[in-house]
Amino acid sequence: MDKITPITLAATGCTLLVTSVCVYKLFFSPSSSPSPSSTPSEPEKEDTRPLLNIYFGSQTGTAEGLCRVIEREGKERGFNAQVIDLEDWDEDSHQEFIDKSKKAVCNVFLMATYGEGEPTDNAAQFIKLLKNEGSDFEFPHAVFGLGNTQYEFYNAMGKLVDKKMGGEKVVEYGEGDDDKNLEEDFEAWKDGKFWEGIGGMAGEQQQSDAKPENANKVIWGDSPSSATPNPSTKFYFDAKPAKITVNRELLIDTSNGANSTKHIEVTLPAGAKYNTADNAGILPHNPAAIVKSLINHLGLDGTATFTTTTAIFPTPTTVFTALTKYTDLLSPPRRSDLKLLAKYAPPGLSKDLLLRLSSKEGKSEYESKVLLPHLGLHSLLVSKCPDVKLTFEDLLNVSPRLQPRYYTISSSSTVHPRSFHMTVAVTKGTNSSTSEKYTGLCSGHLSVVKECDAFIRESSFKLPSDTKPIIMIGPGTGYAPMRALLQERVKRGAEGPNVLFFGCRKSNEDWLYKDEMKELIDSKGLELYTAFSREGPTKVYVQNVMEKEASRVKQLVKDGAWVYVCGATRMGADVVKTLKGIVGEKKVKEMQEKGELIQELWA
Ligand SMILES: Cc1cc2nc3c(=O)[nH]c(=O)nc-3n(C[C@H](O)[C@H](O)[C@H](O)COP(=O)(O)O)c2cc1C
Repeated sequence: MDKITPITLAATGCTLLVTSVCVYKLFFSPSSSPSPSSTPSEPEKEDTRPLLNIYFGSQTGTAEGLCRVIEREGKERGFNAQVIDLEDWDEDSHQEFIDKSKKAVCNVFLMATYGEGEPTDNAAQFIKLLKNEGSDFEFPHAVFGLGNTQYEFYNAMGKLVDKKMGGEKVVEYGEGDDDKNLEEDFEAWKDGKFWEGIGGMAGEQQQSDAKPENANKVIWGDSPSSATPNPSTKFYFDAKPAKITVNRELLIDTSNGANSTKHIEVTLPAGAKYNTADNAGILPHNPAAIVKSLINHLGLDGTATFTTTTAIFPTPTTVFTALTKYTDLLSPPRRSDLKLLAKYAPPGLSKDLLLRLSSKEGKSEYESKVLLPHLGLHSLLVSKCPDVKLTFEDLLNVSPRLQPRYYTISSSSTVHPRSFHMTVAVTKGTNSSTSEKYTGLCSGHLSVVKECDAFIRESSFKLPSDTKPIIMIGPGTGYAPMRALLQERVKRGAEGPNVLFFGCRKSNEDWLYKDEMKELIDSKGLELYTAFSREGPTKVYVQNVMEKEASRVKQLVKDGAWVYVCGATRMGADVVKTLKGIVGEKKVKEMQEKGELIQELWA
């Protein structure tokens, strides 16, 4: 292994402290897959296999999960494959990462795009360095971008890394579209271009049916963990219990089949602060019945306490807590996860099914049996493949981590310094494939609990000076940040006009915060334009009303208005198109560049 020895460290003198931290992170961080056989007192054997570094920029774990697939297959093909979190690549560790990357036969970058064409949180430092120090990045590489065509800046980060990176392009750039089938795009790139491009650099692929060595070990007992928190699951360590003090229905009438939208007020966890319209990250919990049934099925002791060798979540904790808070038991596993699970199945029907579902030929069966019925790991293990035998340690190593859900805070921190508000649409529906009723994991959890695990994340919402107008386009729960901005503007006594385009189905059905809006119109001069899509003979949306009010919008933009858009990506695209039609494409581009057009959209 290309290790920095203690002698090298001593020689670096004054940078010892910083260097040793970086060395720890580079070689012993959970994501860098240290050799499981090594112990600190034993000198490590030199790893002679060709080094394959696999870096990820990931927000919700997809890129990280796909890196693990390359890692597993890379090891089978004789590479020293190591997954590395880009969070670790910062100014202090830059030179070490450059050196490490130069030693590899290939450096693979799996880059997701977030915000409006921005990097994921864990890749922000790396992207900054790449933009500033482009010339340092001279090493063999391959880039795959993860994005969604519903966003204006499709795969901006994948494209940027591919463009800026110097050195040999071992494999042509590839990208995946989450609006269609990202895993399929990835597999086509991996099995085609990628392994074709670098496969020859190692020996023949050793297809093995053996269970992989668990990278993360479970240590039973309640001794405190000494491992550094894993950067890619930092949110588990940041989240703190927070009391829910208000939880009330916002919909006026739910008799027409409308679901439920809740106004939720949460006391800020001790020591936490937020800025107006920041994001609240909430950790959902798996329902207790699901957790208990898996514990029974696998014959585990839910009360047993343990620590892990790599700190993927806070420990010591119990088996029950780990399966409730940190393990995704309900999302459909990826095909690559099924292939991995097959290694734990004895020969027979379950193994055959898992191998078939994970194969190229089994694609449509995977769609109909896993994706459409939304078959999670829990149902797969308990009902479909009951003979797959996993120990608790195996389960932790094969299951994806439960991801936080983000809500734009609908309160001003100046008006409510000790609490934050959320506007939560409770997802409910019937599974078209199984006819079973379901409720969204996080929204369902929030709508019933008295306490939640929460943390704060910065958002892109900022206000201009008080004299400037603001135009807010926020239909449905997209009104959340606008409510926060309005509270802040009113508190400040901002004299610039506050103009809101709000939309919903019917004025007497799902007009959120109707009374509050009316009060803002009456006493605080809010200029409100509404679009009720199901009230007239034709459907009317916010962009149609903007078009109707084009001269007002034009004047406001001329007066220096900042524009805010929040809601679904399709609505966002229509609004930006309408805005371009009103003030011109050049002006919209200029506003985007100056940060005067702020969008927070979800697909
Ligand atoms: C809030 C949000 C913003 C996003 N912005 C973009 C974007 O600007 N461009 C893009 O191509 N994809 C965008 N995406 C899609 C993600 O990049 C895509 O779903 C990716 O697979 C996520 O990978 P990850 O799970 O590793 O973070 C966005 C997704 C979300 C939830």
